[in-house]
Amino acid sequence: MLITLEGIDGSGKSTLHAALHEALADLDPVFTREPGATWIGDAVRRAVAERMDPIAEALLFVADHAAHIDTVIRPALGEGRIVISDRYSDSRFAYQPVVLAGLLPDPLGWLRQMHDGWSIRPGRTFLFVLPVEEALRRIAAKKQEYFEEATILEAVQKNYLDLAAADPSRFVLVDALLEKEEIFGFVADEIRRCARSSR
Ligand SMILES: Nc1ncnc2c1ncn2[C@@H]1O[C@H](COP(=O)(O)OP(=O)(O)OP(=O)(O)O)[C@@H](O)[C@H]1O
Ligand SMILES: Cc1cn([C@H]2C[C@H](O)[C@@H](COP(=O)(O)O)O2)c(=O)[nH]c1=O
Repeated sequence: MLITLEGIDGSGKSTLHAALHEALADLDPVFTREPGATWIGDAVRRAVAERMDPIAEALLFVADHAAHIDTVIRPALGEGRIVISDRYSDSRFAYQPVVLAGLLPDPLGWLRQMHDGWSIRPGRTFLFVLPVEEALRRIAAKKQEYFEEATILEAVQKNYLDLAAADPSRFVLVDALLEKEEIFGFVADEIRRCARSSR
């Protein structure tokens, strides 16, 4: 089963991802992320740092996704493992339409079409929802990507909420203002429930 963690920068995904290592150790999940699980992830980070052309940037994110599926996700799912990915295709569907706006007639349609036929749909997606000003406050000391700016993150979060509204059986909304321990317990319990029902 494929579980994904999504949300704007600073919403707490990586903190939860790290905590789940211990909380779900008995299930022996494969922990992975996008970008970062393949060497293409380094090229993606360079493209973002240099603010490369948004179409080139989007294509690199998709290339990283294809390699991630090929080298990590499909083999692990084939072995019956639970895979927990910090960011996945919904990051593309939430972020890239914001930077591609005005460059293409239908950025989301273009992105979706690029994933059709080969990408693997997650079984459950936890969407961390947090007021943008709080997310920016949390990451103020380590601002990294140009996405980490209020106007962009507001638009990204709206895109995420639209994706979740269109696919309510997959998305689980997480109130990222809650205490870390409460979030860890809730998500770990939910993943255990999914794992039991997929057996
Ligand atoms: N529930 C929480 N309450 C308060 N602070 C939190 C909570 N969860 C995470 N944080 C803190 O917020 C900061 C950002 O968290 P984290 O790096 O996990 O976010 P992220 O969603 O992975 O961000 P990015 O997408 O930019 O990597 C960290 O300093 C973390 O300790
Ligand atoms: C997978 C993916 C990511 N992004 C953006 C979102 C973040 O600002 C960075 C990733 O870095 P982090 O380690 O999660 O902070 O890239 C994106 O725009 N599109 C994507 O598909």
